[in-house]
Amino acid sequence: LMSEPQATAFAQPRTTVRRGSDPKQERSARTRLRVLIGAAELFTERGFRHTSVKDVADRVEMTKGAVYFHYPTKESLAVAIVEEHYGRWPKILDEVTKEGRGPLDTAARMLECAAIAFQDDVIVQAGARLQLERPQIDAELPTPYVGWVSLLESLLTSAQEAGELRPGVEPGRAARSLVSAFFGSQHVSDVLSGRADVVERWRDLSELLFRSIRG
Ligand SMILES: CCC[C@@H]1OCC(CO)=C1C(=O)O
Repeated sequence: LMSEPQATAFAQPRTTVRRGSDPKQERSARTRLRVLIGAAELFTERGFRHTSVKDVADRVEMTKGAVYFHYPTKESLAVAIVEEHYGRWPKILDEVTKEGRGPLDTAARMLECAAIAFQDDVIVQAGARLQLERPQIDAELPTPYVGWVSLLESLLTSAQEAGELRPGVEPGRAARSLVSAFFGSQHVSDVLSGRADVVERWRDLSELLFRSIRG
C-alpha cells in the first residue's frame, strides 16, 4: 500500500528499549525514559526556560548527578523529548496500516490517532511546546512539521493513484494544508482547554477537510 519512505519521515528516538538487550542496558533505558517523562511533565507545565535539571531530578526522585549521567544538559533532554515525540508516528502508522484502510482513510485515521496522542501523551505535549520554544533552546531540534507533510503527501499521492481524491486536488498542497490545520486546531485546544477537547475539535475540522478532498 505504501512504500517504506513514509516511516522514515520522522526523526528516530534513541531511547527505545531494545528487546533482548542485557538487563543492565534495559534498566538504563528504563531510567532514561523515566527521566524523559519527568522532564516532559515539567516542560509541558512550565516551559523550557523555567525548568532546571534540578527540578527534573526532584520530579523523578533522582539525584542531579544521576540525571546528568543520562542527559548532560537541559538541551539534551529537550532534543531527546522532541525526537521521542516524532518517533511515535511511525509506530502509529504501522498499527493503522495493519487495519487495511485505503490511503485516504489511513491518512485521516493517522491524524485522529495524533490528536489522541496530543490529548494523552505528555511526551507529545512536551515535544509540541519545545518546538514552539525553539528560539530559546540552544540545540539542534528536528525541523517541525516536515515529517508530517512528507507522510501525508505520500498517503495522498497513493490516494490519488487509487482514485480516492477529487480531481484537481494536489497531494503536496493538500498535505501542507492538513498539517497547518491540525497544528492550529491542537494549539487552539491547548490554549483554551489544555487540550481537553483536542480530539473533538480535530474530528470537526477533519470532517470538513477530508470531505473537501475526497473523490
Ligand atoms: C500534524 C501537524 C504538525 C504537528 O503538530 C504539532 C507539532 C509540533 O511542532 C507538529 C510537528 O512538528 O509535526
